[in-house]
Amino acid sequence: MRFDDAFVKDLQPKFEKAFADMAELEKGAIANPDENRMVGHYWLRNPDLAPTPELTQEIVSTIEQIEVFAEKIHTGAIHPPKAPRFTDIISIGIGGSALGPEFVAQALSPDFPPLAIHFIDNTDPAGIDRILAHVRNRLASTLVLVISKSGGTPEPRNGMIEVKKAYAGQNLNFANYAIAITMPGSHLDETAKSENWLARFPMYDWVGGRTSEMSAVGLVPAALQGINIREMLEGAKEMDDATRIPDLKNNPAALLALSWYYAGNGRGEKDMVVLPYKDSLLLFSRYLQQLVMESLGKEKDLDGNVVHQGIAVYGNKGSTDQHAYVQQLREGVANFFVTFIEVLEDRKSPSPEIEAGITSGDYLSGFLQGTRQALYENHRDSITVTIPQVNSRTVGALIALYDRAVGLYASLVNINAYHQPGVEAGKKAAAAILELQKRVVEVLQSAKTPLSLEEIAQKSGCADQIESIYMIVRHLHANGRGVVLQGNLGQLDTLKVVLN
Ligand SMILES: O=P(O)(O)OC[C@H]1O[C@H](O)[C@H](O)[C@@H](O)[C@@H]1O
Repeated sequence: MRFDDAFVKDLQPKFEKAFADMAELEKGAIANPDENRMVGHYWLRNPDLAPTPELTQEIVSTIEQIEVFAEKIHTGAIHPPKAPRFTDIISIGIGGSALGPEFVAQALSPDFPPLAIHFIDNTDPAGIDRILAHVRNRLASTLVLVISKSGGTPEPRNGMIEVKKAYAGQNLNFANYAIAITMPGSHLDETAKSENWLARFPMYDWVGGRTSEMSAVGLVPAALQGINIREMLEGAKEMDDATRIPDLKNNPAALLALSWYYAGNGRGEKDMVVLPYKDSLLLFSRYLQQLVMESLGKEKDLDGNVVHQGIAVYGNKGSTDQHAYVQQLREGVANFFVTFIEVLEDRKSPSPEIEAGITSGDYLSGFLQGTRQALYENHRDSITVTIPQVNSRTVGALIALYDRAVGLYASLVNINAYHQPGVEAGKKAAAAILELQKRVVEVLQSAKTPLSLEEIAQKSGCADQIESIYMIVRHLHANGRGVVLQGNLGQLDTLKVVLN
């Protein structure tokens, strides 16, 4: 990054404020004012920091419960009714309740884990089928994690209902296989309690979904896969200690935030391309996409001014991406900066030579350096984050590094990083479409003759929603839901709709 000392000096006062904001946040201030919530993900890896002894105790005992539970599952002390051991996990969740567990599974799951994990992170029927098909013959030994902080998100609710039906289809009592991870008192929690599910683990209102990997959300699936959660927490704690220092030049998270500010003029003018040169870190960019974009992508600042902040994040892995879009990075529109994630250790065992004195790991390392240099020569800046190897401790540390960098950057640009008001609009609009669908079906049920889209719109009292109605009937038609479309699909005014 090409910033100079003058730039660093200019930003110093903003950093003084960011460090002070962060200290308040860690002490339990209402750092998420809109939702009137504390922001406590740092306490999860250092429970002594929590603002009350009760919270400290709750965090400590949850981690212990998770370990004891995972141990009992591994030894078979807790086993399915008709099998000696659980063999698989279906983890159902979305957003912050999926991305951390998915990233960590890919990064850290052993080659032969005690339980194999499968994720349902959408309401895509074909996606759900795919997972259910994989485990069909082992459903009687498959645990189901239903993860939802709010306990009311439609996608995991739908996944749970479909998976529950699959269990019923094999005459298995879902409750004997199901575990809920959610806020106490949520709809999901009440369901799990009343149906007497196998276990329930708490998620807290003071942990945001996108920073929940070190809560039960991430720790339960990780522990079940045999991942060392104590080391992950320890790595995060060590990074928290290193990034708590109110000294810009010696604080790696502050240096990241400074670089982001420099690259995008504090207005997100450049996108963050995340390129880990290690297959197991492939999902880090997707994980960071939510962490960074949901935290920083805000219309208004803390004083209510319209600012349209954010930083776009994308990327997969190197050197693979060099054969896809690095051409544009090197020569095309210069609207990005790259973050290279370098891993020093190639593999656990010695590497064979590909050519005299050269291994495939040497190539990977050479490609990272080469690409970095080629970009720099063309005035494309980059950051390099280096870890010695991919393990529980370094993955915990990476997560913590970015948690803190996002928090500090949010202070620099004066926004609330801990709410997501923009997400609601899409959810409300989707709910309205489902209501409209019900009305459209009622209209068609009472119709004597085929109706045009315009007639349906009028009869359902939504004259201005012809396009939505078109999309609804087309979807029902494509899925054998009793709706027949007569006429030309490409010419809306010729279409007649009837129920058969
Ligand atoms: O864990 P849940 O309450 O089901 O939420 C899952 C996700 O959905 C929401 O729409 C939020 O934007 C995310 O921040 C959250 O992680």
